[in-house]
Amino acid sequence: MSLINGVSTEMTSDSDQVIPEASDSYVSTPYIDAIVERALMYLHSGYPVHIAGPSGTGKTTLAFHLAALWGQPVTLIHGNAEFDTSDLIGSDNSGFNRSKLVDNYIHSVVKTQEEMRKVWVDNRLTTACRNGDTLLYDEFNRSRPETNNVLLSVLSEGILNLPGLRSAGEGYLTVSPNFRAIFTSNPEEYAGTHKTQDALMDRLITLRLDHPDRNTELKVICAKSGLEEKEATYVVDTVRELRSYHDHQVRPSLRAGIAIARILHQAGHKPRCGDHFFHHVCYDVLSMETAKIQHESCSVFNKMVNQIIAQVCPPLSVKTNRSKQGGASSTKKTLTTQVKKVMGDT
Ligand SMILES: Nc1ncnc2c1ncn2[C@@H]1O[C@H](COP(=O)(O)OP(=O)(O)OP(=O)(O)O)[C@@H](O)[C@H]1O
Repeated sequence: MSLINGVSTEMTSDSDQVIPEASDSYVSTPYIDAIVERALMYLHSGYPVHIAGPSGTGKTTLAFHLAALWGQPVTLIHGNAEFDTSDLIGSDNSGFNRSKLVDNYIHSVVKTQEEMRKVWVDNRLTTACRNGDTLLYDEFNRSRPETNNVLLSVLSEGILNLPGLRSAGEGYLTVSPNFRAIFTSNPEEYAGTHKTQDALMDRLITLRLDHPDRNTELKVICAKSGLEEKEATYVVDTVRELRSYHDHQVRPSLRAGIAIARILHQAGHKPRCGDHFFHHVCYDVLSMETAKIQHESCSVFNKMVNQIIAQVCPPLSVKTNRSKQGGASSTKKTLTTQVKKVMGDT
């Protein structure tokens, strides 16, 4: 048993199949349940589902969860620019059949006949279509469109077109009625991806996944990091605030929030304004292109992170300062000093 994206999976004797099971670490919230309910309805109606969205929004995790709920064995394919059609359907280049006949019926005569034949070996898509598995094609737009063309007839006519070479008379395979497909892709990604043909997109029902709502983000970060909910709230709000600043640029994902919370939990630190370690973890994990821009020998990005932390997180030892010196003004003063101290170090 192993975990893929928070979903337990078990390899079957056919090593190309996995049986996913719903995992305890999978977080369900009303936001996620609503998407799952719709996606399952589309699968029940016989349609392939496509989960599209920016990086780190939980597409793969959701795809595995759906596959687990669907309950059929899963054939997993990761999109790859190097793939050609044979990587999906199979080829006759993978196996050979060698036979040798030695005829020594007349003891003084030996007749030897050797024959070598290529043997067709099915690849994952063919196996999934035949067995009625759930095909989980992760980041399918990393494969070239011409490679994915073979899916067009599978998804609309229920026929997999195979070269006649496969074995006598088997040029076409009728797709099992139990076959279902779940695709994921990141349409915003331009590195290493390909534009998908309209004909394929037209056959898929696309669910667009954006960064989740605050409640979902909080629950996932708590579940994945071990940080208690109150502390995780500060991390979530820091990440979400930064995300809103960079509405049309690179935005920190759910994955970034999990990383910050997990590191803090491991290191025994809390998300506090003025905590040197916390500020630096945020610079490192949330770092983006603007981090390179400097103003007065200080990174503009780091300054922005400091401002957000000062708005969102409580200052270090705020209780002690309050009780010793009393009043909000002294707290504000301490906070400003702490932020300046940290910013001075950057
Ligand atoms: N419902 C959930 N329950 C628990 N963890 C989740 C859930 N949704 C997302 N996560 C976690 O969030 C992180 C990002 O999720 P995931 O890898 O599925 O995103 P993605 O959109 O597929 O990212 P990418 O496009 O970069 O591959 C992972 O650590 C995953 O375990």
